[in-house]
Amino acid sequence: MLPKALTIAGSDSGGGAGIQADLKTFQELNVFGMSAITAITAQNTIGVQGVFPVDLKGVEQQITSVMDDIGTDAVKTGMLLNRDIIEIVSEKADHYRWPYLVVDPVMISTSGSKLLHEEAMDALIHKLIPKATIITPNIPEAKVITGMNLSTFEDRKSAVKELHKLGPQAVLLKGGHEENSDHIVDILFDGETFYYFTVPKINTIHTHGTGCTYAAAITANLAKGLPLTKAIHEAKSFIHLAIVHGFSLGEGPGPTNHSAHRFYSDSFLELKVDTE
Ligand SMILES: Nc1ncnc2c1ncn2[C@@H]1O[C@H](COP(=O)(O)OP(=O)(O)O)[C@@H](O)[C@H]1O
Ligand SMILES: Cc1ncc(COP(=O)(O)O)c(N)n1
Repeated sequence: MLPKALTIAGSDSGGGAGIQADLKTFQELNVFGMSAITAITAQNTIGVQGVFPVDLKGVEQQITSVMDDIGTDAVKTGMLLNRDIIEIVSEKADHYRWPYLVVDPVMISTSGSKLLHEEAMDALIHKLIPKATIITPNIPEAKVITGMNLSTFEDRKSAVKELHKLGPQAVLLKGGHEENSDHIVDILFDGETFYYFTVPKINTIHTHGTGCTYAAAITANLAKGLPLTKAIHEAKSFIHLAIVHGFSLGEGPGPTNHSAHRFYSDSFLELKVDTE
């Protein structure tokens, strides 16, 4: 039977991020994708022109409808917008005991728009993050959650440990916002071991939706039953190829290419996984 995954996130009309990126990724990875939309964004490569929240009952009912009939092997969260939505998702996580919960703590779009209200931060940190199999913050998100300065590699490792203390089983700190290096390192910590996923930095502006796509690929791989480090390793290969072959669409940063992985063998990307 086809593995199933549910994404709870915002809709991106431009098709590069959010629900659209998640469903495209699930489909590419042979996982049956389902969705609960938290907000409709009017968005393109230039920016977010409007955010239209779905009412709470609507968010809740989408999750219930999917779960009570179809069920899922894994869940991913993206843009959750406000405290009430986070609380509902947290209650549903308790109720349905999802086997895997990937929390991408989306806060601000690449174009600078707020996708999470400030008043929701406390619920994100104390009600949702502790229930996650893995959280996937980028550097700015990790700074906001920990209040730490993340200039050096050692700072980042300390922040990852602090994030792990909040209760998730694992933390993946993405390095895409690293500015002073020709390499990008994503740091994974599972409470015992650090793993480093290092790639050469791709010189491109077309990175709209990278975080969503990466977390969706991890979710799809977990739904298939891959162990966590393998799920991330394969997702990293998927996102890397998607960025290398990103699209120049519209006037701003274009989306990644979800189909790029089809044209390479799995061994295309040699990833260094150092443990300590
Ligand atoms: N220019 C780039 N070259 C190579 N990998 C990148 C680049 N930008 C982002 N990535 C990778 O894409 C994924 C998403 O990272 P990041 O940009 O940090 O997250 P977000 O999209 O949430 O801001 C990470 O695996 C990161 O390492
Ligand atoms: C609906 C939605 N969800 C998430 C993002 C973040 O993606 P990015 O950081 O690439 O702008 C987004 N722009 N829109």
